[in-house]
Amino acid sequence: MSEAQVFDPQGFWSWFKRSGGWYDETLLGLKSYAGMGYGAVALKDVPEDAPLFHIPDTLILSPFNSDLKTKLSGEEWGALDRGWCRLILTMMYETQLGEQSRWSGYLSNMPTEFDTPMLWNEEERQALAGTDIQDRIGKEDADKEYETYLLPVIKAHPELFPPSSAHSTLAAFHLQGSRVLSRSFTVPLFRFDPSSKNQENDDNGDGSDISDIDDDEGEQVAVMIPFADMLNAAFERDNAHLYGSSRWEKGFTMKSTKAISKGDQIYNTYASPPNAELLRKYGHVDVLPLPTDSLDLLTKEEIGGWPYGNAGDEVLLDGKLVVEAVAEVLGSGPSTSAGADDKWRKSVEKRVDWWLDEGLEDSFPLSLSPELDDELIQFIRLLAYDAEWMRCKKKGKLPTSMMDARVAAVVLKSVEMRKSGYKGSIQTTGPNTTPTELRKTYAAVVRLGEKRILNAVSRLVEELSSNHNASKKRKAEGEDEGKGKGKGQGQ
Ligand SMILES: C[S@@+](CC[C@H](N)C(=O)[O-])C[C@H]1O[C@@H](n2cnc3c(N)ncnc32)[C@H](O)[C@@H]1O
Repeated sequence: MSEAQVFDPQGFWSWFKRSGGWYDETLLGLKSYAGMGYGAVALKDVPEDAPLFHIPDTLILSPFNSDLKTKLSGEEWGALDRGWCRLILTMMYETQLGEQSRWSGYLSNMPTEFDTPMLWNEEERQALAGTDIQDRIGKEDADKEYETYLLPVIKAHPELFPPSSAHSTLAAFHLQGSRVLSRSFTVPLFRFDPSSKNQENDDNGDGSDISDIDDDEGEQVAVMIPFADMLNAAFERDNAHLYGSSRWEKGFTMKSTKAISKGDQIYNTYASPPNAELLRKYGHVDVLPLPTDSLDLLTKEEIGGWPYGNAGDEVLLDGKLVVEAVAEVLGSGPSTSAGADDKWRKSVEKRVDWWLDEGLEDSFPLSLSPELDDELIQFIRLLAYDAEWMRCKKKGKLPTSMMDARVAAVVLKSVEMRKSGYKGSIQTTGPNTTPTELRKTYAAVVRLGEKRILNAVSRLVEELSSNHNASKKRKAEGEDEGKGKGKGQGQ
């Protein structure tokens, strides 16, 4: 993490307490961790299920709590009801208020620089070519959102957003957007807007006053929860969790989910995403010792003396790429006559529509696993076998998930096509050989994790396909023998 640290723990604590927040100062403190920014530390042994801190709803920074909406017309406020527009504009407004803002002690302690790819320059982004992040950075869409929805309101209200202010520029929009991306929590809307429904979900029904904020049904909304966003996360290291409470003072309580030893870091969970997603949202990657079962699936060359990474890594194979791989394997694609290709593509379109109508995804996760995603095999069979497609249409059933030579060829082709998008080979782009710059190293870690998976999947598919061939051969031989015996008995 190379976030500019403006964090002042004492200032933050006193603002938090003054504003109605509570924390157990005997149990936790905040300290700087190398490469992570600030994080929470256990000051003594913490038992499981101990309340660590509590944030009342009134302290949550959201469009519902700020009075910005009372200063805009209903029409203006309505036009901002998309994505994070309202939340970001609220953060700009509250930052502009400075000391006058109820959240001044929070906003002044937030990072001002991020390593999320949204803020990388073109050359830095080139290092992500071919990875899962490449098409998901969304910088152009974000720029457009600012210009189309925020800028007209900003320009119409110089009394709220002075033209000379640095807090309502495009750069400020990206800064607040990066804060939302890496620090917001998604909570049920009804907590702030009772008209939106679902009060009974606020009560667990089991007599407790705590519910899991992720469990609630109904519309969800992104908000900033001070202090809760001071916890770092790492793959499967979480030992605390944020719960919504309702019966006593309405708000959110961070509690330990297991015993934590004195001196250990207190981690929340970011849901253990793969490194590509971690980098896109949070601007860092997990570099932890890989478990033996992951390492067992890699060759010595792929490990390259660097047995680290993110055990939750994955590569998403896009359905469109799989279609092109099927076309190549069947010889049905653009290399055939235009007429034949058109006919084939129309049929494929119908098959993909049917798949999506069944509520299935057309993107397939590959991971370091001894098994291949069944849905990928079923999708390939749907495209590559007319008989499977006929059966699907007639019986409304999904194709089988049986590996065979054709399916294997399509997976191998998809992997090959996917790999061709990266710049550089696995040996030359491994983090052990890359320069010291942080962003380049992050990109190299993402590429390495993805390439390891793609290589392991190729080996797995070759093995599954040869097992399938061997069992087919054994079956055929068995049948031949059986036939021979049958004849003998009949004679
Ligand atoms: C919710 S904030 C946590 C508090 C933050 N460390 C701070 O100083 O304000 C999330 C940010 O913390 C950093 N972070 C969290 N976990 C990390 C980890 N395991 N390794 C490196 N940085 C991490 C990332 O910059 C991420 O965007």
